[in-house]
Amino acid sequence: MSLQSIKYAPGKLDILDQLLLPVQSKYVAVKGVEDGWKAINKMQVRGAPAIAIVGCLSLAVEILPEQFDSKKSLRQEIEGKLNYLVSARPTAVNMKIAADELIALANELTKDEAIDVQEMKQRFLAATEAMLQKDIADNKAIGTNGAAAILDISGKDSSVRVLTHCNTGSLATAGYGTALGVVRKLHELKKLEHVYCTETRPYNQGARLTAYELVHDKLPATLVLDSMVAALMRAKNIAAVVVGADRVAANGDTANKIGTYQIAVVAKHHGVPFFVAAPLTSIDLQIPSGDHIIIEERPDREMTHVGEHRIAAPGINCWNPAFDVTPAALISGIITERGVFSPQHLKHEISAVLGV
Ligand SMILES: CSC[C@H]1O[C@H](OP(=O)(O)O)[C@H](O)[C@@H]1O
Repeated sequence: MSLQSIKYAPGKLDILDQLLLPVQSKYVAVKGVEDGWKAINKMQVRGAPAIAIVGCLSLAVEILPEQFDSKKSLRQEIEGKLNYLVSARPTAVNMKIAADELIALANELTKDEAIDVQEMKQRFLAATEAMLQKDIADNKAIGTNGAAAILDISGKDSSVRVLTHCNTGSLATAGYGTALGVVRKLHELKKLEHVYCTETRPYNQGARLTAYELVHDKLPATLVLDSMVAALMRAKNIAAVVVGADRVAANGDTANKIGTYQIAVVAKHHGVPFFVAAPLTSIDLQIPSGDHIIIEERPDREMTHVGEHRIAAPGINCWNPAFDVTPAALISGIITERGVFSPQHLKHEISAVLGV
């Protein structure tokens, strides 16, 4: 069993085809931007950080062998292809943030008269490749910060039972994971009594991917149906919920996998702390609230079929939003690699940490 969602070497990018997991562990080659766009759009690779990394590396493998007659033509190629990759899936902000940062870098390198087009390409490639290790480092820091936050609330001497939704682990990132990174850290600290993961219909990221990771790591884990969350909280003394994020707005409203919002409502009813775990690259301070987040709607077939097997009546209408927005008022804290922030003061606290 492999948990490495992304395999990269200069000029070569392979992704674990997550549509085939857990039954088949198969890598598929991403030979350029068009392959990258399709792999992201079809959800062969998914998860906000992994989308950004695979998108940017698909451009890296495409331009490596190409010759550019000027820095301007290289910059134009970079800008056009990155903006195209942003269109593969609209809700997660990570690809957009990465594209904006890399386009800004390309603009700076174009203006730098001390370097030629070859050096510009090398520096651009280095910046895309650096995303892999930075993501893993960010996730390890998120794990540390998140475990501390949960243990602060539940009491440092106790082991905790936590609930998570969707997949936020090594299969959604370059490794270790965000919310699942918090779970891994709790286990490393010998403070994880049990983790419950929801199946996360209709793509089943929980049943197929998170369960796959938890079994692989031999963590004490139980799969539950999405409809069991309220009964679970009543029966199992859940200490905290920790989920990922696709886009966090400036006021702390958070877009995440469909079903997150209702888990937050149930957690509020049961007095269970509800945490979002996400790198700063998932936080979009450019939008004031969750009302401005575009929610991707996916094909009906993802609801009406499991594989080739039809499970819904032919002819029924479907509504298949891939995400929902959890209001900041339901979120206890936003766990990042730079600390745990209160949703109500997110923009101020992040600006202070970043010194902006
Ligand atoms: C670590 S980000 C994971 C985030 O992405 C998932 O969505 P999808 O599987 O559709 O890419 C889900 O919202 C997770 O919380």
